[in-house]
Amino acid sequence: MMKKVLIAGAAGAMGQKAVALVNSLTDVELTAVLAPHATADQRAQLQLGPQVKLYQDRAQIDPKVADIWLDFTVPAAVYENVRFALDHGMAPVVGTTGLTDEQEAQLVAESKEKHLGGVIAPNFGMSAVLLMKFAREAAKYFPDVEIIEMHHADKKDAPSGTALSTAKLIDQVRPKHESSPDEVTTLDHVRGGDYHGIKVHSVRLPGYVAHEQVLFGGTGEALTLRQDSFDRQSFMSGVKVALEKVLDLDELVIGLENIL
Ligand SMILES: NC(=O)C1=CN([C@@H]2O[C@H](COP(=O)(O)OP(=O)(O)OC[C@H]3O[C@@H](n4cnc5c(N)ncnc54)[C@H](OP(=O)(O)O)[C@@H]3O)[C@@H](O)[C@H]2O)C=CC1
Ligand SMILES: O=C(O)C1=N[C@H](C(=O)O)C[C@H](O)C1
Repeated sequence: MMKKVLIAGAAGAMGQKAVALVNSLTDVELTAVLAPHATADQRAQLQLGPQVKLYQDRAQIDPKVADIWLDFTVPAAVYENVRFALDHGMAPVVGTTGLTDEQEAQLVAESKEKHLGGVIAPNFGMSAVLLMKFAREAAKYFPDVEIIEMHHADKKDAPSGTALSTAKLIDQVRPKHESSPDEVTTLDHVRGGDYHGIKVHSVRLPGYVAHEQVLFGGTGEALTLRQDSFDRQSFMSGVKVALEKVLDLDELVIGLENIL
């Protein structure tokens, strides 16, 4: 069966890669895009064939236009987008970051009610999926840990969804741990953000794409895990897997590793 896909955020950096991916697949057809500021004369530039419906406003979308809603938008839009998809029978594949735990839980509950599959993945890249897995394993033995994520200067959210997921995975397993109670800082926020005692540092610089380091320290030793996405193409194999599998799922699954 030919799967019909709508891409939300099709004019963005990830959306453009996703359009190229879907255009290259034989069992998936790009039938629509949601791109708030794209105009008809940008169709060629956005690689949209004549059959692709271009929506600027979610409310105008014909729910029958697609089976799958692929979302690479912005944190402020993603929750309502995914609810719209679920409410209208489209299976969401979500790369957009910024959903809260409560929002994710609500979306999972709604997907179960509707027996509709979906995938939410903070990172579709294999190096990041493996880094998170290895970090969770290492944290059992190294409770002292800090995370540094480095991204391009246009990134809208901080910390990255990947860094937050990494912190949550570490927090699930790391032994009880006391941080230095009498630390003095002389510069605001110099110790970074804090997720249940795990420090998270966000770097934003031109030239970078998406990178993460997890630093573990022990007595007289250290372990550093690092992954680098040098090109957004690194996310596309994971997106392809999600597009292949999502219509066989009957609830929203969080994390690419759970469908591999
Ligand atoms: N899971 C993963 O593997 C990855 C996830 N990401 C995440 O994907 C998201 C997008 O990243 P990126 O492509 O770099 O960001 P961009 O800013 O390049 O693109 C976001 C796009 O979303 C559009 N947009 C804004 N509001 C809406 C809305 N209400 N409905 C539909 N579209 C909207 C914007 O349109 P306009 O500019 O016209 O307003 C823009 O084209 C981020 O959350 C990022 O963290 C990124 C890389 C990998
Ligand atoms: O905005 C990005 O670029 C990325 N966002 C995701 C995140 O927030 O973790 C995934 C990857 O890091 C790239």
